[in-house]
Amino acid sequence: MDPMEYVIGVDLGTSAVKVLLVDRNGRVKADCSESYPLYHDRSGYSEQNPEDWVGKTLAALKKLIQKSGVRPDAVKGLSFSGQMHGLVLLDEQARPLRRAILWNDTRTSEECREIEAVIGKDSLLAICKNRALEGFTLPKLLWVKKHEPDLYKRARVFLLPKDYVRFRLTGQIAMDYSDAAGTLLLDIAKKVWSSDLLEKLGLDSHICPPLVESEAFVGTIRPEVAEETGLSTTTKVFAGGADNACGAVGAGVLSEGKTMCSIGTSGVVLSYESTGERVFSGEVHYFNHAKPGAYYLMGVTLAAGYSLDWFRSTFDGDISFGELVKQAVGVPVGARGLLFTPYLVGERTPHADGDIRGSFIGIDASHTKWEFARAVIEGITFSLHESIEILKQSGKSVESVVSIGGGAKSGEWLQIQADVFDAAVVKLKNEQGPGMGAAMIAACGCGWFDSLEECAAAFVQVGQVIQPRPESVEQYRQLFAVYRDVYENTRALSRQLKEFRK
Ligand SMILES: Nc1ncnc2c1ncn2[C@@H]1O[C@H](COP(=O)(O)OP(=O)(O)O)[C@@H](O)[C@H]1O
Ligand SMILES: O=C(CO)[C@@H](O)[C@H](O)COP(=O)(O)O
Repeated sequence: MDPMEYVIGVDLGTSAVKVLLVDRNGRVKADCSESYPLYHDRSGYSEQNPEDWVGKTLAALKKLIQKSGVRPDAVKGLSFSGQMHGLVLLDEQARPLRRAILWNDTRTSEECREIEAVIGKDSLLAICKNRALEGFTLPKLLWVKKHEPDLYKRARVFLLPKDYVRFRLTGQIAMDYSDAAGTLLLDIAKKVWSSDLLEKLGLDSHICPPLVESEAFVGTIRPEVAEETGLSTTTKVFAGGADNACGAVGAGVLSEGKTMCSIGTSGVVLSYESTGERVFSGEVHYFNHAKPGAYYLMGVTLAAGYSLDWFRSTFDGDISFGELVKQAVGVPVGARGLLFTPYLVGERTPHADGDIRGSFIGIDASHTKWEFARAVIEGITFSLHESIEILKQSGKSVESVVSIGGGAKSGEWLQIQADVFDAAVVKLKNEQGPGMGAAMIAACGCGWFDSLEECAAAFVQVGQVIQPRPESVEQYRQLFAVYRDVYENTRALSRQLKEFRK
């Protein structure tokens, strides 16, 4: 075995692109991150410029190669993890026709109702295993078709965010099943684009890209890209997967009974599922895994880390996240009677509602900034717990949860997760999130391992296990019951305020 060989995992996140250089033993030799802006031109809108992704990915790769000092031809493979669902529309020359419309953009409620009316909720569930939700790609396609018809007529193909960046690196157009699952156009069990859906919704099938497995070899690095980044034209590029599928790979969620909680911009609770044949009524997402033939169930809190980010930048831009969490846990469990619901941009699980907005309930004259901060952290965690409860009701056992993402950086928040979930929370040694999953896909693509499980056995190591504290578990059990009531009690109020948000 040559220890001087590497793979690169590229994680195209919502706030930034993160690139990781990983050796054959799963050790991170170097990493780099570059951020890009998010555009919220109107309430509910969330867009990014695909050229920003490309420019920043190339810049991050260049820094990675320079910083690590590795020989370019020692980088044997590269693969991707990407924010899901974002619509990238390309014209005949494969140029983006507009900014990408992202997963957390909720402008498409009308299109969701239209999909349900034309296809029927039950047929949609039978084919796609998921409900029509604002964040998914299909409603975004229909929105562009309706509101920007001239532009839509010029559309040749649609891609998801990381697929576009991969295309720019290799010149090859492709989409993997794990990301295609989040478009609401894929027949999840059969792994083909649904001709039935395309036809009934008046969409041309040519708009859908070719489908591949996550480990599929897609191409090599184009000479211009090699020149700009310092990468080699011999580096093999593998398709990669949706960020949550890659997060699951990187967390070793590759067999029944394994659960992951990821707190990034969004928050996700994900549980492995071995079959694509189960019947659910769409309370949780049901997607193809990056592991061939496997699936996962997932609940999504739209504004998880984003809620804390919003709180920090609005009320105390100078404090670090770590310090903010430390100060917040100086306040007792329950933030002295203050509750927060994290519906800053609408919600997905368990309330598929683009109009709901967040609230602080129980503000008292004695509350300080830190009670508010604690309430925000607890509210995000309660929201994730709602997904855990649904997974349990579906028959999953959730005795331990591997926690990843920015939220897992703080030991205090990990303890809150353990107490709210009433489960052991596992923190990985050297946790790298979805970027490590992408690197593992590249490692398997290169033939270093026969399977992702074999790769996980070598790469994924438990760092710490945080046990729930019985007294806090009981306090949170009571508070969670109150939290759950807030949605129904604020739904109509949120609707009435909608016109003032414009
Ligand atoms: N040290 C920390 N302690 C607690 N939370 C943190 C910390 N650092 C980041 N976060 C949270 O994680 C979020 C970013 O997570 P990350 O996984 O980097 O996001 P994404 O992949 O969506 O770009 C931040 O918005 C913040 O809420
Ligand atoms: O919409 C979803 C999952 O369905 C999100 O999880 C996105 O995939 C973006 O993730 P982050 O940038 O928060 O990691």
